[in-house]
Amino acid sequence: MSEPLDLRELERRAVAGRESPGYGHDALITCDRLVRIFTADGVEVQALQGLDLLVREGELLALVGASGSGKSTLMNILAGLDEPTAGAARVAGCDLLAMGAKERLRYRREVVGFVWQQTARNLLPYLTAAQNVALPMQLRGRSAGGRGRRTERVESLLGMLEVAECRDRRPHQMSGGQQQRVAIAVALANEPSVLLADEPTGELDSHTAEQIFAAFRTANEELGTTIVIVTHDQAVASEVRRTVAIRDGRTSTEILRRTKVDTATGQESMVAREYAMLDRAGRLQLPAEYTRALGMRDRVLLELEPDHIEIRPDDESGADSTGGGGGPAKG
Ligand SMILES: Nc1ncnc2c1ncn2[C@@H]1O[C@H](COP(=O)(O)OP(=O)(O)OP(=O)(O)O)[C@@H](O)[C@H]1O
Repeated sequence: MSEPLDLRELERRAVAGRESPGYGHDALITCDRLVRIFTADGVEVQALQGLDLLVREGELLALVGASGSGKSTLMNILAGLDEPTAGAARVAGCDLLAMGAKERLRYRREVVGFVWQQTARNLLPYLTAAQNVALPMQLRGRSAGGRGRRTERVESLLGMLEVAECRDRRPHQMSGGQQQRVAIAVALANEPSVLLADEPTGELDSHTAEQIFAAFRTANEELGTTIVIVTHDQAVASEVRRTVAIRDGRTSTEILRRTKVDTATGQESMVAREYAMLDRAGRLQLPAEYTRALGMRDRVLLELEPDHIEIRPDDESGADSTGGGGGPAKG
């Protein structure tokens, strides 16, 4: 059994924290207080309001949120199609706020791949599946290898995504599900560090959506590609280990799923836990149903305990307590 922590130990940890490397130093995707303001007809819309997000290499992550919460805005920024108004965003070492036109083009060709909801947006209608997959490699030029290497990669991607039979078909000769699988192959053609997908199953029935999701999982497991999928589909969101919810332009909650093995029977089961997000300034949004249940408003009392922080209602509310309120720590 470990000894209870004393305050000296907590102090030591606080100092170590100050000296630790910067936010997101080991993440593949870092969004740090990202802000995007749109101005239309003189009206400002804050689509992203200081969003923080870290994604590690090899993760398969679902992004969920109500309509208008800022999901597509974030995806467009990560795809290099739009620029944030403020904050910082880095993907695979590329600073998305500092890229020139040439770097941005290279970023979109080589660092990220994307799959959009509209199947028609993903593929060129007059090219076959194989030609569509080969195109990003041709545009990349010599660094993508010679013709033999390209053909080999086209075959291997179409095979991995189980659409080898579509290689010589044009998009209109394929089902919606086949088109999206080919679209995933196109997005993976240049071996991107990150694959972004914005509602990729939005136009498909639930059975086909499941198959497309399985295709993303295959890409994640076999190629190790980091994947971020925006989805409205609860079934898809519950299939991934990490689901991040966006609310009002910020990450609000996160669900992590872990495999638990029953020590007695050896049986595996998935355990899901929901977390609240703590932003970099230490701000925490408490669920309204929790604060309502305890009548918490305006201010609360905080107490630092060795392994948790207590949040209690202001027990002096009603009395004049201008000098009181919750201090961050005792001692
Ligand atoms: N180009 C734009 N000009 C003005 N406002 C915009 C623009 N793009 C997005 N917005 C606004 O920004 C907010 C976030 O939009 P966004 O499309 O990112 O949300 P979303 O979560 O992707 O929604 P949905 O699930 O409906 O696609 C919304 O209020 C939207 O109206």
